Amino acid sequence: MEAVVPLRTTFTATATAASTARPRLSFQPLAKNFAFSRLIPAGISRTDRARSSLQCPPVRVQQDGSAVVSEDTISEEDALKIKEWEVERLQDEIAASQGIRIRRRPPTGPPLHYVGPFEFQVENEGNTPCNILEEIIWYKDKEVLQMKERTPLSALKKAISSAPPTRDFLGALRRSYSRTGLPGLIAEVKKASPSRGVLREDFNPVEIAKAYEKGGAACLSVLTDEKYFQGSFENLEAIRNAGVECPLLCKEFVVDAWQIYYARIKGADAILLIAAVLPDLDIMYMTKICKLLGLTALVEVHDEREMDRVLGIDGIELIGINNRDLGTFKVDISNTKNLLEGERGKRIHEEGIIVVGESGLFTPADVAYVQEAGVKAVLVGESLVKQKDPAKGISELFGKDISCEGHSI
Ligand SMILES: O=P(O)(O)OC[C@@H](O)[C@@H](O)c1c[nH]c2ccccc12
Repeated sequence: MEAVVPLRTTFTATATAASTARPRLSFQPLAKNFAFSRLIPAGISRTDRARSSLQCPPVRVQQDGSAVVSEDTISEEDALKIKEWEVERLQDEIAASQGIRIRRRPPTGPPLHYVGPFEFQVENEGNTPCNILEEIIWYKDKEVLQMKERTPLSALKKAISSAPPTRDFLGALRRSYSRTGLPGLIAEVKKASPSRGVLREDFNPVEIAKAYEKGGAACLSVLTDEKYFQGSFENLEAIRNAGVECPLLCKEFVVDAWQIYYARIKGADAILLIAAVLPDLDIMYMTKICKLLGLTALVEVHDEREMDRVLGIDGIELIGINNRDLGTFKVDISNTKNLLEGERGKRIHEEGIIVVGESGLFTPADVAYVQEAGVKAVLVGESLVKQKDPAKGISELFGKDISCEGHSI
């Protein structure tokens, strides 16, 4: 039996039997009346294997652009894979409508399949990441999937019930600002980055964290991404267990709420959420989870559109403006100023949102510039971590000693 399924296809090239051209097929959501759900056994969960080995069922493309699928020959497993693939494409479409260019996963479509006299192939160029951020996200997605298999959410929730309380990240920034009159410092424990390579060979995360605290940092940021930043959750845990008092930001590429629970277990007091990666609904949902777990969410934006999206979400308390474009690595500290000008700045001020100026800050003039623009905190990595004595680096960055023992306070 054959069912006609409006798996509509869009052709960017016209294929003829003799043609070797490969038209692009863009599959649209399946019709409601085609009940794949009845083919999908309850309890089947998404697996990495299922995602990466998509096989197309026999599809015959008709002249009007619809496709004919032989229902009998679709296995339950294939049906599930197709459904998952469709859901992922739909999620990408929603994200794209919010201006998000980063796709959560490679759009590996149903691959080559013989469809009668014509042969079509889903174009594969889309399966190459469009920039470094997308590459990181695709890798992260797989990494998290494996981590979740090792430690399911239920285990994390259980561990959280006996975890020590979190520290007040926002409070520490506010206190520091009123103590020094300067933006509260979030000093970053960062060994390397894709744009700058290794920043410090003799990298001892606990020693660096202690030096930052001694130098007057209000909070610390700890990179936990291993592949691209040479960070780790072990570093975060070690710093927390070494008696450092500063609240800790888990600097991670969050794509799944599971990571928030994991960060909490590993000693985080705050976590980064990147608006260039997460659609509005994810940000809403994840900030709620953060609140539930006692974590502060630092929501990072890079341009006006991201800022406006984030300002439209209720309950945002801390926004980071990244001066570095994570896609191109271009750094421009005037980005902080531009995003805080006019109505946006007014609204942020009225709503009592704290803004963090992030990346590319090296001198007292840089700090003064972003403070003038309206930030109450700064996030600094490279210029501090590269210093032989990171505590001294802090005094040099601010142009004065901001430590609690400092004379100028
Ligand atoms: O080393 P810098 O230029 O001082 O930047 C620190 C911090 O802002 C940067 O590491 C950062 C900002 N947002 C991120 C998101 C992911 C990874 C890293 C980042």
